[in-house]
Amino acid sequence: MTKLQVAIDLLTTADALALAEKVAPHVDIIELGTPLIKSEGLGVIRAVKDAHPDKIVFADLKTADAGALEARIAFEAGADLVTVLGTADDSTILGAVEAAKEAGKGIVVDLIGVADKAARARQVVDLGVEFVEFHAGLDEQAQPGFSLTTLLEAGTASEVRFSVAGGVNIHSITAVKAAGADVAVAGGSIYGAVDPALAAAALQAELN
Ligand SMILES: O=C(CO)[C@H](O)[C@H](O)COP(=O)(O)O
Repeated sequence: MTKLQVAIDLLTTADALALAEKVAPHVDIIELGTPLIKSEGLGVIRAVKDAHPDKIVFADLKTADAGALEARIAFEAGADLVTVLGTADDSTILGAVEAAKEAGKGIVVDLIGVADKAARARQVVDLGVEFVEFHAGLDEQAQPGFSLTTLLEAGTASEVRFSVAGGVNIHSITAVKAAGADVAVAGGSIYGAVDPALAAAALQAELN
């Protein structure tokens, strides 16, 4: 079954906790977005994990260097999954994987900016990561003519465990499921909705 991950790209711990409270019954994974962690620090990870100990808490660090160190401090703060960039050196990913093994947790590689995503996905899975995120970032989504289709095709072709992020919404979520994604990531379509709980519930219903 495809899991649902909410990406919280808000800027304060209070707003993140309020959103998490509303949507937690409808999601499997709660992601603390990169801008949120940069704005509030690692304390936001602890706050959300303490409030939702039953949920998988995903710290979107997008680590580019010092993989072991950055992963370790996020795990110590309560994260269950931490992201490292697919453009990082293999040694950075391996360091983060080592830290994850020590903590009994996992690393997700974010393929944002990677040209041949399917090939890199297979490489990093061999390095021991939990799964791979086929991701079109917010800036890429804003380009004219952006479509999720290429991302989904690459995910399917990779034949690894993967998530999809790139403006996933109620119109695209069935295609994400059909592509075989293990996780559908939705940020703006949940936190930007008038009723985030309703939006998350509608996405969840499409995945069941
Ligand atoms: O990591 C991110 C941006 O770099 C976002 O969290 C991710 O793209 C999901 O949000 P959205 O559904 O709004 O695209």
